[in-house]
Amino acid sequence: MSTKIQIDDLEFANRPVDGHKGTFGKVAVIGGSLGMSGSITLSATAALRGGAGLVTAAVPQSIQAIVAGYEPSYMTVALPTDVHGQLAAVDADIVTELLDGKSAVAIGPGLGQTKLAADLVLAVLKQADCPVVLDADALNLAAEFELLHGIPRRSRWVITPHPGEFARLTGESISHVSANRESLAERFAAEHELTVVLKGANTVVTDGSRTYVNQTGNSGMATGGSGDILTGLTAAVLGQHADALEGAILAVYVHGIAGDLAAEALSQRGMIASDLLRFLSAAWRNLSHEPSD
Ligand SMILES: NC(=O)C1=CN([C@@H]2O[C@H](COP(=O)(O)OP(=O)(O)OC[C@H]3O[C@@H](n4cnc5c(N)ncnc54)[C@H](OP(=O)(O)O)[C@@H]3O)[C@@H](O)[C@H]2O)[C@@H](O)CC1
Ligand SMILES: Nc1ncnc2c1ncn2[C@@H]1O[C@H](COP(=O)(O)OP(=O)(O)O)[C@@H](O)[C@H]1O
Ligand SMILES: [Mg+2]
Repeated sequence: MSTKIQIDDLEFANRPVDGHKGTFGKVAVIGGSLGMSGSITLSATAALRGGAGLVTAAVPQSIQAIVAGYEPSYMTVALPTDVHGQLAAVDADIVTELLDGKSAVAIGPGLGQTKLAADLVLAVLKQADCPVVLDADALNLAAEFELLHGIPRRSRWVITPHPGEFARLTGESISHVSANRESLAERFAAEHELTVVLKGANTVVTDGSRTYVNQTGNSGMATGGSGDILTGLTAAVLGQHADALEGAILAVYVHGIAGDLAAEALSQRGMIASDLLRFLSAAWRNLSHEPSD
């Protein structure tokens, strides 16, 4: 039986007045592919809007210029590609350099599901000594290649599946997942010793012993890319916050507020994922303990 957490139970530190960009975390987001450059672009921008001091998007070389062209405030690193522009084998040295000094990393949006992508996910999981957010194709690959077993430091991992991805991870049907969201998320988190963010209306966040059910957000967020934004936002918060569960809860809560503010201004029908980026600033201001931040 898990303890239920309310948002008011959590305490979130204000940003130190003398903080510099190193104080607020160096975040890497890894993913993207030809045709899915948007996913990782949204994640990287969301990491910036989540307050990270420095953000680097590591993407296949074939889409680097597209990703870099969207937003000048983050950096980009090229991952090797084959002649077709698809992800090639990524040397351990590249992963080591990418993870060096990072306070959080997110991997998966738009990454694709090749064996070489699985090798990259595994290398990141093995090498990272910072919090890791696993989403989208990183989760699909984790399901296919059983990547969530046997690697230490899993308590610093946050997985952010939607019900389809969670069904792949658990081997259950989507309808069974949808009918048993809390209990299945709690069981998976406890078994794998990590934090699960099971997305959808009333997102469940749990480490297996403590569980939060989110009340913010709306079905206007059921639009491609909304989850990619949560991925980058969660990495940014984890890069500034010690506890995986509490950081994930804050990210989910604020993401939903941004969605509610976007819906209020633009309508649920009319809003799109990139609108969430613009409303994240107002969402942070909305947190009562950060009146002037
Ligand atoms: N701009 C870009 O570049 C974008 C790129 N993207 C990238 O695309 C890649 C594929 O990711 P994806 O999520 O689109 O496909 P996939 O994993 O097959 O999931 C679909 C399955 O899950 C189910 N399902 C989902 N939610 C559910 C719910 N709440 N409740 C219940 N069921 C739910 C859904 O159900 P159905 O629709 O069949 O009812 C279906 O069965 C990935 O790399 C991602 O990062 C996207 O991020 C978009 C923007
Ligand atoms: N009806 C809803 N109510 C609240 N939030 C929702 C609703 N539908 C989707 N969302 C949120 O939108 C995001 C969708 O994530 P995901 O399915 O991974 O999208 P994508 O992969 O296209 O970015 C999740 O954070 C989810 O909780
Ligand atoms: Mg997604």
